[in-house]
Amino acid sequence: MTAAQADIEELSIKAHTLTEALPYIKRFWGKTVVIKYGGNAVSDEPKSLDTFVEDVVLLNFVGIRVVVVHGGGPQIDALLSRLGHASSFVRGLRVTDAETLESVKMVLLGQMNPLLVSRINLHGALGVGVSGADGSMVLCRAISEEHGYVGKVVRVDPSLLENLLQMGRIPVVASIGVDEEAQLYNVNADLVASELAGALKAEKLVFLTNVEGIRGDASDPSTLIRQMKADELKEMLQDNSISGGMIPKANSALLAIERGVASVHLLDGRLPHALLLEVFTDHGIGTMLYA
Ligand SMILES: Nc1ncnc2c1ncn2[C@@H]1O[C@H](COP(=O)(O)OP(=O)(O)O)[C@@H](O)[C@H]1O
Ligand SMILES: CC(=O)N[C@@H](CCC(=O)OP(=O)(O)O)C(=O)O
Repeated sequence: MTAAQADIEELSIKAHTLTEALPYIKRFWGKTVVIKYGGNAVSDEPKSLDTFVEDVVLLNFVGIRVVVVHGGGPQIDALLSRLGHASSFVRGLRVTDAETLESVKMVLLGQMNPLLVSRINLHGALGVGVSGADGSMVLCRAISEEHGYVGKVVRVDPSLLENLLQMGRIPVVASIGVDEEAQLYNVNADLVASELAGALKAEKLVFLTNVEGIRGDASDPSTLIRQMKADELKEMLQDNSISGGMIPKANSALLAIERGVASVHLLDGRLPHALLLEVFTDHGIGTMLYA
């Protein structure tokens, strides 16, 4: 084989791989995909953030309207422990007093949000960081007395996101909400993602976390469920097969399905190009939930 023939062979494999994405690009072109990037999806491997960002930018470049909602739970834990401030969770939600709320704002608005926006913008000025308080997008009230400043979503106004998407931008949303008296709230990022996915009439909602999907047995990775109906997940919640941080995630996934999102995906965001593998293949790599 000549050098030129070897080049052609190598390039044709690349071209073939690219064209394999074509049916998916056609199917999702102009549609909205909401991606929830959990604090646990940020692995110690620095390349993992970069490959996530590449996937997000690629989806945008091929004409998919992408919204990123991020969390930062482990990063909030780290700041609170540095400050010597104990933190506890009730039903998967952080009990948030005034001091904890300060740390939540510092991490979500001061650390996670600019980190993601600046990485996205290495590929062009696409990323725009906002929180649920911007444009009064996520209107809240206190969820319960024992949770303190934890927001329950009362209403979402997606018009700010619609405008940014219309401009071809990638909105990056921090999960802070606001009430009518200008009080800010700590809102679970899974919940913000599903409320926004519903309001934007998204085609897909993708949760990137640190587990490969929903397991039949929470402690056994070999029990990954590849596809499931919303009713099956409701049963799992009732029989306590879902615990910890997976409770708000499962409830948020069900909420998105109720609001008309066609499919919700849960997968391990630390794997290289997890997002593309899920969106651009039929079988995906995690759990797909549908009505
Ligand atoms: N049935 C289940 N299947 C998978 N994970 C589960 C299940 N029940 C509980 N979990 C736990 O939920 C965790 C994911 O929630 P969480 O850590 O809050 O993620 P994130 O920070 O991405 O929102 C997993 O790491 C796992 O330990
Ligand atoms: C009320 C509540 O629990 N809020 C979360 C907000 C961040 C979040 O949801 O982060 P992950 O997606 O990384 O878990 C918290 O304080 O940890």
